[in-house]
Amino acid sequence: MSVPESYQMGSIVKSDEVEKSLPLRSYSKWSPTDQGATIVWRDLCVYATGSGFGGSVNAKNLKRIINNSSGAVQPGSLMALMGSSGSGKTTLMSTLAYRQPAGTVVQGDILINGRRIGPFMHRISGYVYQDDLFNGTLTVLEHMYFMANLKLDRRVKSKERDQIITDLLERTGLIHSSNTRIGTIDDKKVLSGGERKRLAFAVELLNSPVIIFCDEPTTGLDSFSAQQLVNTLHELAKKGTTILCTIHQPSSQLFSMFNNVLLLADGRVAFNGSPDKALAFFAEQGYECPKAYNPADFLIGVLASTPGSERASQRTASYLCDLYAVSSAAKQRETIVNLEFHMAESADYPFESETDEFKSQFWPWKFYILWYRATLITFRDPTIQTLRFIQKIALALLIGVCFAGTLDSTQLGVQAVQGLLFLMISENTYHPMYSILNVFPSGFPLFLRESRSGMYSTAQYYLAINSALLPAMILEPVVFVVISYWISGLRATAFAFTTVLICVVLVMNAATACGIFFSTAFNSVPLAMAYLVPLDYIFMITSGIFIKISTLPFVFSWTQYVSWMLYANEAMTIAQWKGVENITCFQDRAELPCLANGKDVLDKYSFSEDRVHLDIFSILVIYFVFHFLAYICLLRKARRI
Ligand SMILES: Nc1ncnc2c1ncn2[C@@H]1O[C@H](COP(=O)(O)OP(=O)(O)OP(=O)(O)O)[C@@H](O)[C@H]1O
Repeated sequence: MSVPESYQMGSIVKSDEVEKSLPLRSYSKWSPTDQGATIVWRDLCVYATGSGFGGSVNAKNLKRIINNSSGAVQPGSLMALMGSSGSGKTTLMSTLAYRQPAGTVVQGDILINGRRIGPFMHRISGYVYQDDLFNGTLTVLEHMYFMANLKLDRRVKSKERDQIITDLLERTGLIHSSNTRIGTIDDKKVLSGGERKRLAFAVELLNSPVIIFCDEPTTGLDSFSAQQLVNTLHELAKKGTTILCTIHQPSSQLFSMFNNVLLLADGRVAFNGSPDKALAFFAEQGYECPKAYNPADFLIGVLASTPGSERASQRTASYLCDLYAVSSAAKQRETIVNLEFHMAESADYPFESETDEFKSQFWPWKFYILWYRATLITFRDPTIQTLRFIQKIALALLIGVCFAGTLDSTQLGVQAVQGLLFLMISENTYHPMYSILNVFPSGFPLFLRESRSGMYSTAQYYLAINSALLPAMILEPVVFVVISYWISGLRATAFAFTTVLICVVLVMNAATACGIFFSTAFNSVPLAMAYLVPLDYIFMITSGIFIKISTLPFVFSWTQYVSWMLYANEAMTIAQWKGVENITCFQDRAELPCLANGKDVLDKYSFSEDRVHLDIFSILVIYFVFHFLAYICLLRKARRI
């Protein structure tokens, strides 16, 4: 990015200097990369709809969070957005960044160099969230690699990309931690809070944003790390980047590095301008900052509500906001705002810019990157893979040994075979279905953040996650069937073995798809469980082993069409009994009913022997229907604002 001369100045840029030295922007083209970004907003109101996720918006429930706010931030500004807790800092900043929180509606205008904000904001700006979200099993370098591949223009060559990553890791002091795992709170050898913050920051710098939004970047950092981080922001501002930063209780030294301040009280602007002017304005109104007092603490303290006298504090804050609205400082801001709006209205040029020319990575490449990341995470997390695999082998051995020698052509043998088939189906239904319930929701917050910032689509994410899970979803049931089938001594024909193998693999995948659907359809795992448990009971009861399907009560007869357990049971039973003759009856209990051959066995369960292909096809249909429904639910979640 070319840097205007006027931004390249001494170590600390005071706001007045910035504003006096700002060259007039060229109004003949829209190019924030060349000229820096001026953000202006006018009569901005943000309302909480009170409808939570996705409910209907009712005017009565609207709560105003940002109240008729106007302001301007110019290139080279390092602006501190301050106010007491709940004053609306995060809401204002995320709205200006085109990343407004879910459950809010926005009224008013926000312009970047005269262009109304839109999805292009994700290209030209970076947003460092208050809470960092990472995949803890990845290393710093891996995370940067994945992010670079998802965020950078596809014309950036791989060598160039690696150089960008190395430079950023060096600049943020993370180069020596490149191979350290990011970790989670429970891990021992992980990045520190400050390092995590710096990593989040490095990711946002990948595409050289012209505007950076930071939500409380110094919270949780020691004074040295906080100072380092603000130094970096300060350096970027000096080069012409527009920076907005919500900040809580900065030290005097830290505060002195900001050349601009926006004070909020109850969603209203109490001051927007240089820190010196803010102190002078407050002094004029009778609120003089005592000497040797931290000016940031003082400014926030005047606007904050004092316990015990909340109403009086609110009146004071409101009075100061009124006074600011008619002050000369506000008029100065208004001039910039009005000029920008005037130029935007009178300008008649297409918004063609380097941002619109940005070439995102190709669809298959993004899919590959997401698949690679998901596979790496899956393999690194032993709770998902290794333990499950060991457990599966142990169960297959146990089941095989228990049934060994019992599966002969007798009446008891029929019972044992049917029992074993049911065990094979249920073991590959319940465990995968319930264990997947947590896998998808645990990745939702990161997915929502990344997809809403335009890094990838829901379809790419959904397909990538499922493709990463697929090898295990095939290998696990195959190992299970191979061990349990041959040890127990089920029918030793290619047709019987292949049918059981295919059915068990499909059962596991259909059950997993069902689990994924429930986890995407509901907002919490307990809620998903609450609906899934009754359904799985219905599937179990109607699986064909406990009740003859033709005798099902009318109200439950539909379940036979959606139960993969029933389809699998039918196909596997046919494979074991089709063409079997001479099943021995009870020798000493002639009065007991006898299933004399395979046909009798199939009749007993209302199974017809030519339905194997139809059963397999039906499980496949169920698999795709659940995945389709799960995808639709995920899509709805991703689109909710
Ligand atoms: N989606 C929402 N629905 C309802 N209320 C909301 C919503 N988002 C924010 N609010 C409310 O709006 C007010 C401002 O919230 P915001 O997070 O912007 O404040 P803040 O100044 O950043 O606070 P803090 O410094 O504690 O992070 C709070 O009272 C908050 O409860």
